[in-house]
Amino acid sequence: MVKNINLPLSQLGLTARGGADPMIRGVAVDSREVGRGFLFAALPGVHAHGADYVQQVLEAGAAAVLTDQKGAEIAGEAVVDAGAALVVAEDPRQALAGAAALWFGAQPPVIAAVTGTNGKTSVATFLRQIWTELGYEAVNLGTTGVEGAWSHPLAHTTPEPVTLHSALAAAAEAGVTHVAMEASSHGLDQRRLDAVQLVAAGFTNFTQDHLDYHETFDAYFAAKAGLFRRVLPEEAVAVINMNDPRGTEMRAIAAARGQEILAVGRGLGDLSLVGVRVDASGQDIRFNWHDRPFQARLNLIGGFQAENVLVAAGLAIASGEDPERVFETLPHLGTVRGRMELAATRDNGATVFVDYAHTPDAVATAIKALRPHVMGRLVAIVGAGGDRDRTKRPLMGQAAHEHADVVIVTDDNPRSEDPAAIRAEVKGGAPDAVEVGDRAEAILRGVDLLGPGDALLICGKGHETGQIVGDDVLPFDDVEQASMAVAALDGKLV
Ligand SMILES: CC(=O)N[C@H]1[C@@H](OP(=O)(O)OP(=O)(O)OC[C@H]2O[C@@H](n3ccc(=O)[nH]c3=O)[C@H](O)[C@@H]2O)O[C@H](CO)[C@@H](O)[C@@H]1O[C@H](C)C(=O)N[C@@H](C)C(=O)N[C@H](CCC(=O)O)C(=O)O
Ligand SMILES: Nc1ncnc2c1ncn2[C@@H]1O[C@H](COP(=O)(O)OP(=O)(O)OP(=O)(O)O)[C@@H](O)[C@H]1O
Ligand SMILES: N[C@H](CCC[C@H](N)C(=O)O)C(=O)O
Ligand SMILES: [Mg+2]
Repeated sequence: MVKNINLPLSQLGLTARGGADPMIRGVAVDSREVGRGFLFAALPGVHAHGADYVQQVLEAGAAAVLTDQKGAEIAGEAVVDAGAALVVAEDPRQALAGAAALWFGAQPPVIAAVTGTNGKTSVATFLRQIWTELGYEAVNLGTTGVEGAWSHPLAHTTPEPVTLHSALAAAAEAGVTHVAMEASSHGLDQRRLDAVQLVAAGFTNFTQDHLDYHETFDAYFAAKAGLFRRVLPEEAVAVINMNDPRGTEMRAIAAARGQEILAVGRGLGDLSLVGVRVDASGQDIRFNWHDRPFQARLNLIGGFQAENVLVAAGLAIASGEDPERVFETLPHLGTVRGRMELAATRDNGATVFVDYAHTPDAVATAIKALRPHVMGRLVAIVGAGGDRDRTKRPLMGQAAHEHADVVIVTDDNPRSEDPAAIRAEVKGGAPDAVEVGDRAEAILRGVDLLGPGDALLICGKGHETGQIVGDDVLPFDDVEQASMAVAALDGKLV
């Protein structure tokens, strides 16, 4: 990533062996993006070590290489022989995070981050909407890219530091003052957001996902806890959902750092949800801010969205906003794309919802959340992604089997795996499920089953617009497919 102003290596917080201090013209983590005068961060990876690509970056004219001890063993000599500066750090990812922040310079003044297995995109989007309603230039940054007052696509929920700080600096330049960002467990584990200056951080919940990467629940929790243990400053505020069984532990971690705690929960905490009345288009909620009662209309489907809204409201308060003004914005919050989104309605009144449930807890939560809105049968379509946590697959099937009336198992981004094998694993938890590999046909079959008062919940892909098969991304949009299926079956043209 090139920038107009060049800086000496030392001003990026890095000290080279032998004291060399070259001018840096750009920073990159991928050898293919390195140009003349660049700092290349040669990081240890799952498949390779960045140091394996050092010859390439030296040929491209790299001025400095940041790496770990192993990288120095692989390529240190070549770097020094080529006259480039060699920086060896115990934790090169942390060093890179700091260097990227210094390189890009500006960050919007108010940034809050949210972690948790589920609900990060929802909370970040609600927080951005609250800030926007209060008159700020705000964005959310995560799975759905950067959205709001400034927009930009992203490939990762929490991008690596060069991409992240480039986006934060560009947003600041465009006048953005408030950022609500997602902190994924991969991002936290790999120190991707360590140099972001946070005023507040939130925790939604902790259930199973990503065990392919973290291997154990403890390691997965420790990665998430890093947001409070390491990234969030001591003088900042931690907003914790105390209804989650791990909320108490997360609060203790934040309290041990001296962070102010804002507890959120059903019937407990500083911001406490005390009553919910559900109807066809949303819900009315009653809640207490300390001892003062409030009421708000939420045009959102799903009890879990009420919890997410309160975490978002807590983060807005934690960022310095007046609680009453924050609560006044809640009726204006809109559905998060692909999260309990009403995609289509059949002529007989049956509804089709699209939701991004891709963990066992999310599948159960989403189906249970829809139940009070449905008079008849609830049909669920479920599938699991390839090249991701395999152990969650039968549990996702089981969650659908336990909570829905009819289950259809289909494909969801098989990636490099055999789709039939993934479906068989999901069916392991849902033995009565109908199996329809082709996702468009599964949606058509699901819609066809709907009688008056029934509903279909299409889980797993939410806002996604492609089906990843091998290395190809085939255009696919659940919302679009749902309305096409309804139109076809109800005899309308699309
Ligand atoms: C598991 C994981 O996080 N992997 C990330 C990691 O890749 P890796 O360690 O496997 O990299 P590698 O291929 O072994 O290469 C090692 C190093 O050599 C470099 N390299 C590699 C090839 C080359 O020609 N030249 C070169 O310099 C790479 O940039 C890398 O730094 O470092 C790469 C570069 O930063 C990332 O692109 C890659 O993310 C992959 C694509 C990924 O899919 N990550 C997902 C799982 C992820 O991060 N997801 C989270 C959570 C999603 C959620 O729940 O919301 C997210 O935040 O998106
Ligand atoms: N508070 C919650 N509790 C339980 N399940 C939730 C909660 N919030 C959202 N979900 C479920 O998780 C799905 C994904 O929600 P969202 O995109 O907000 O989560 P995320 O944490 O950003 O996911 P990702 O890890 O992919 O970034 C939703 O579609 C819903 O099914
Ligand atoms: N951020 C999540 C998204 C999963 C979405 C689902 N459609 C899938 O592909 O498994 C992940 O990378 O695990
Ligand atoms: Mg997300």
